Amino acid sequence: MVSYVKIPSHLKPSDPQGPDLLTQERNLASFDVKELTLVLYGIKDLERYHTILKIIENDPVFDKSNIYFMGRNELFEHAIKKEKRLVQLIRENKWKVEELQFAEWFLDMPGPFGAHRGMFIPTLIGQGTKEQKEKFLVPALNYQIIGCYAQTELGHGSNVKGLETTAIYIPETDEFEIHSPYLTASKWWVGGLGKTANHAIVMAQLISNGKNYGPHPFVVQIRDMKTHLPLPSITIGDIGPKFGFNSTDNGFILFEHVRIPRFNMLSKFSQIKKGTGEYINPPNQKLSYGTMVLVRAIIISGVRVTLARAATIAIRYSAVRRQFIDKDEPKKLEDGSIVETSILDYTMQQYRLFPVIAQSYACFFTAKMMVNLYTEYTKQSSSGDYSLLADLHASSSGLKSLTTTMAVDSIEDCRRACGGHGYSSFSGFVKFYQDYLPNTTWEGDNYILTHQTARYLLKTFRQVTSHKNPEIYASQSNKNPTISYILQYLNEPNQKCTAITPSDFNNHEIQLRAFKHRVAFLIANVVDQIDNQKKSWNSMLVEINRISRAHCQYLLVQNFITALHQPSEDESLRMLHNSPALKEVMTSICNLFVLHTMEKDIGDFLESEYLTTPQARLLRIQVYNLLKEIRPNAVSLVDAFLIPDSLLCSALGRYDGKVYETMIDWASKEPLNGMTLDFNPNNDTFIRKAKL
Ligand SMILES: CC(C)(COP(=O)(O)OP(=O)(O)OC[C@H]1O[C@@H](n2cnc3c(N)ncnc32)[C@H](O)[C@@H]1OP(=O)(O)O)[C@@H](O)C(=O)NCCC(=O)NCCSC(=O)CCCC(=O)O
Ligand SMILES: Cc1cc2nc3c(=O)[nH]c(=O)nc-3n(C[C@H](O)[C@H](O)[C@H](O)COP(=O)(O)OP(=O)(O)OC[C@H]3O[C@@H](n4cnc5c(N)ncnc54)[C@H](O)[C@@H]3O)c2cc1C
Repeated sequence: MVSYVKIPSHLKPSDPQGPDLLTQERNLASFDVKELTLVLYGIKDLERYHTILKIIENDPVFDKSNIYFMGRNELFEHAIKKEKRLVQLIRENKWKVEELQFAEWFLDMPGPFGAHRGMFIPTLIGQGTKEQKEKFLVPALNYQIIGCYAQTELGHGSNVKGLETTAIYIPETDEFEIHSPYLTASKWWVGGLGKTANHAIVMAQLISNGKNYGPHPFVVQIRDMKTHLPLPSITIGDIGPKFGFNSTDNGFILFEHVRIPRFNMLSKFSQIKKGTGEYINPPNQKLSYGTMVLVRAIIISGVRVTLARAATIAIRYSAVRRQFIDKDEPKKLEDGSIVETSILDYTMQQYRLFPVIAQSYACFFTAKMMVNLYTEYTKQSSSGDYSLLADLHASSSGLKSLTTTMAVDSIEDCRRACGGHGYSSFSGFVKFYQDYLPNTTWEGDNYILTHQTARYLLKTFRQVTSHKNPEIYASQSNKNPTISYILQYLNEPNQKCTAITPSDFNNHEIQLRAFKHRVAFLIANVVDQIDNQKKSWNSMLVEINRISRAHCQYLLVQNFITALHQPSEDESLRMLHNSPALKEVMTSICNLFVLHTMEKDIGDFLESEYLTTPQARLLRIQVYNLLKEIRPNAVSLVDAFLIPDSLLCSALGRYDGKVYETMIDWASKEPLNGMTLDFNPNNDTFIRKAKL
């Protein structure tokens, strides 16, 4: 890239230790960073990581050096080129899902084929019959057709049952007629639809013989395969500029009595019979929502790397950045000279940033649990057993809500912790934040999703308490955490915390009891208000959100503690258990996650009377103790995430700590620096290319 500004060559480094600061930090680590990286990735995935990264970093199409200077059209064009090159690489290298996941992560750009891979293909796999897979899935996997997932409408997104697009069965021709009766029925927000896709999965109200059977998925060809123009009676467009995600063509589409064959209704679960239009019920009414459950589980798995990325930038920058001389504990160099304090040494900075590291590790263990639960569900459902669906739906909804909210809050906390430079695109936070943000809204708005989790919790509570002998559920409590804490609460509703010193709060049994007691107490309270005091659902929505949050925080805590203690067949966990140094640092991180989470919601724990006010004070002291304990390992803990510089795309978070050199180098490439501004008060203002 061209530099428009020549940087003077006389400049000496103002901080002689500058570049070595991160090396000094790395020397403080109490554990082997490579060992922890291996725990996080596993041997096979780490090999894949390096293979794929090399390919991506060496390919000029994926070069990101110009990314912060691109406008919408340029971004979109760049994204299309990347997508096409990615498809070539998939073909050349025969990449499978495992490799593709790394490639997409390193590419770091929401692209027009994202929904094809992320929604269209999974829906065909999950909801198509064998014949439908042959017809649509095979060409989709070969990128001969490009699809999108058109569910949300201008007027309805969350309320899926309220969608207005209709699919009416026409027995005479054995077709469906897809129609948008109102403006508000226009599909809207659909990724890849605006310019790219030639097929769509359209969620529409299935109507046969005058009866509405609710939203079902239909495959509709939307553009001509040769001209790429919209097919007759179909209107398509891009929805315009957005908060972020501008490299993707989110689109709208309207249908005017468009006919498709009956074959195109995805019919693995429910069907319409030829001629009679008879509806064959699915084994479970909610199976047509299956894609959302899968994608929510995938989103939860992605949170850990999002948090890791934010923490990496902020922690490395905080180690390099110095402000003020600490009057009480001035920082002395070996030669006795006094230097400004690294901002990472300020306790407030630690309090803001170390919990983000801890959240990322916590999400790592819960992502493993989510994958296991989803795999178990897939296994059982393939033989017709859908009993795990309610559990899976409840935990995937609540955890998607909690963890993505946590992620966006933490990206912003990390950005602000970088001061003024955090506001520059060169920080690596701006585009990252903009592109991540929709995760709190899509696949279910984060507030609405908590209703789903809460419904399940209330139902389970009522089931257990209404039984004459609640202990009948004891045999299920090993497998079902909700039943387990409800039973514990019913047996001992007045449990008290036994901590008498700050370090007592490191006791995992005390921690678990605190979270179990709090959530069961909150659920009991909501059940009482709805069932006995006859409060309406709407009047309880704040409490509804609170119980989902409390339940999912408990899941994060429980999964972290279990991972540290319970013997496991899992390769990563075995490596963790076999290394005392790793176990020690992970225990500190787990304690920080648990106690910081408690401290933030201390009101709930006091209200449930598990804690007393003096104990709340002890807990806070223990949080401060943990910050001190973690401080020497902070940089190494983020190094272990192994987020490559090419992905961070950050002047502040680089591995080598050359923050200031990169800031001015990138600024010199700002195209505005290549323009001159001529201002004549009697005329217009002109901008033209500078004569360099
Ligand atoms: C909010 C709800 C869950 C409400 O559903 P509802 O049927 O009206 O609700 P209800 O009466 O409260 O529940 C009825 C019942 O259905 C269950 N249920 C609801 N959803 C599911 C599911 N996915 N799996 C399994 N079960 C589900 C509920 O738990 C209820 O069960 P219950 O009656 O209590 O036994 C739903 O409509 C919904 O999921 N809305 C969010 C819409 C959404 O996620 N859209 C995604 C569009 S695609 C997208 O955003 C792409 C992003 C791009 C990308 O990822 O790349
Ligand atoms: C970048 C991006 C990409 C997307 N890609 C796709 C795509 O590819 N395909 C697709 O189909 N969709 C897509 N979507 C749409 C997305 O799934 C929806 O926007 C999302 O499901 C939220 O629905 P909504 O917009 O209708 O929000 P609304 O439901 O209108 O929510 C607005 C507010 O009202 C509140 N609210 C609504 N109902 C209730 C209630 N009953 N109780 C309490 N509060 C309530 C919500 O909490 C929220 O705060 C995308 C969205 C974005 C931003």
